[in-house]
Amino acid sequence: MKTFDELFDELSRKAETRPEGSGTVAELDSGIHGIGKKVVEEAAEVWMAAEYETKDEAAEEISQLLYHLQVMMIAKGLTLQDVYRHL
Ligand SMILES: N=c1c2ncn([C@@H]3O[C@H](COP(=O)(O)OP(=O)(O)OP(=O)(O)O)[C@@H](O)[C@H]3O)c2ncn1[C@@H]1O[C@H](COP(=O)(O)O)[C@@H](O)[C@H]1O
Repeated sequence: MKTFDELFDELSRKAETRPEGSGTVAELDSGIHGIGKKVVEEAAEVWMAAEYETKDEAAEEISQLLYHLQVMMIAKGLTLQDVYRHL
């Protein structure tokens, strides 16, 4: 189990070191357009899971949306602080 901040640190390192086989690197390489499609797709899955599935399935979809949002932040050059200051 990891926190939001810990995942962001891990993904930032992957973006820098670009290890072989990383899904994050592949997603970053798809660009803002490709990442945006994943964000929208996962957001819809969160909605559907919350409407029709169990709490655990909804939680899993939410975790995936948070992951894709973090990839978008990294692609756009945003830090956690850049986002937190708007909360
Ligand atoms: N937390 C996640 C995570 N959440 C979601 N995803 C990606 O989002 C996809 C989920 O999308 P879908 O619901 O569409 O599922 P799917 O249809 O099976 O997947 P696709 O065919 O769309 O790839 C997964 O297949 C992963 O590619 C994640 N990929 C990676 N992580 C974590 O990110 C870290 C770095 O991962 P790598 O870059 O792969 O090393 C590790 O800690 C991972 O656990």
